[in-house]
Amino acid sequence: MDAELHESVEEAASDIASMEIRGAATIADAAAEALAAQAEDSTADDPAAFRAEMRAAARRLRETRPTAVSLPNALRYVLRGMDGETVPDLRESVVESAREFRRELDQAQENLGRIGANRLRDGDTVMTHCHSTDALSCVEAALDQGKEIEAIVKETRPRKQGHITAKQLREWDVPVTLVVDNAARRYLDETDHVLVGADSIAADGSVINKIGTSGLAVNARERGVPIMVAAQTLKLHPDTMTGHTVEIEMRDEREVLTEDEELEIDGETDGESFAIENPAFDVTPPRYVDAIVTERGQFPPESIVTLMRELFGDQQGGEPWEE
Ligand SMILES: O=P(O)(O)OC[C@H]1O[C@H](OP(=O)(O)O)[C@H](O)[C@@H]1O
Repeated sequence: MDAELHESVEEAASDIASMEIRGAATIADAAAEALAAQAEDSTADDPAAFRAEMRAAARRLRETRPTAVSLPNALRYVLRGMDGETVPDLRESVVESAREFRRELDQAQENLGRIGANRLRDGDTVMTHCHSTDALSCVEAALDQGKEIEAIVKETRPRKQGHITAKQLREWDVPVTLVVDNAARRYLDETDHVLVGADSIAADGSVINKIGTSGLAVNARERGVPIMVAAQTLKLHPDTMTGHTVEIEMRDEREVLTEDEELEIDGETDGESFAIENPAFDVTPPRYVDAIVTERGQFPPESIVTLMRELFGDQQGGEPWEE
C-alpha cells in the first residue's frame, strides 16, 4: 500500500489536474515544492520507508497530466538527488535537491529570456498563443534592453489563456491587440515573429504545445513570418530519444461546450447525438519551426537532439519513482 501523502502533495496534484496550477514550468516548480514538503514533514522511521514515501508522492504528482515533460523531469531531478543512510540525511538531500531545481528553473528562464530577446528588434510585433512564461521572459528581456515590442495575442480556445498573456503584457506597458484564434492568419501580415512556448520537445525537433500551435506555424511559414519557440531544456523529452511518442492530453468536453451552451439536436443533447473532443496539445513538425530558444542558446529544431544526447545520454534504466 502507498504511504500517506502530505497534504501539499495532494493539493499540488489536484491543482495541477484542474489547471489551477498550469504552464509547464510552473507545474514543475510546484511539483518540486510539494516533494520538498513531503520530505520535510515525513514521519518515516527508517530510510526504506522514507524512500517509499517519496516515490509514492512522485507517482501521485506524475499521474496528474501526461503531456508536459517538465513534470517528470522535475520529479526525476529531485528524486535522483535523494541520498543518505539515515532519515535526516535523506530528508536534507531531498529538500536541497528541490531547492536547487527551483533555483535552476528561475535561472534558466532568465537566461533563455536574454537569448530570445536578441532575436527581437526594436519596434517588432510578436504574435503569441496561449500563455507561456518562457515565451514572456523573452519579451521581458527585450523590454529591459530598451526595445519597444507590440503584441497580437490569440485568445486560445477553449480556456482562453491568451487573457493571462494579455494581462501580463499590459502590466509591462506592451501595446496588446487581443484577437480570436480564427483571426490569426489575417494578423500575420502585421507580425514579425510568432512566439510560443512548449510543453515538450521531441528528439526530432517536433514541438508539442497548446492546441492550435501547429496551424499557426503552418500559416506563419506560408506568410514568411519566423516561428520562435521558447523552451528551457526542462521541456526536452528524454523518452523520445528511444522512439517513444508524447501522449497528448484529452481534456473534459465541458471546456468546449459548457452546460449553459448545451446543444439540443432532434431532442438529443451533446454526448448523445454527437461527440465532442478536446485535445489540449498538438505537434508542430520541425520544418515549421525556425528556432528553439533554450537557456543554452538557440537551436534549429533538427539539431536539438545533440543537446538532448549531451543532457540525457547517460540516463539509463527505470524511473526513480518505480524502483
Ligand atoms: O512553461 P511555460 O513556458 O510557462 O508554458 C509552456 C506551455 O504550457 C502551457 O500548457 P498548459 O496551459 O499547462 O496546458 C502552454 O501550452 C504553454 O505554451
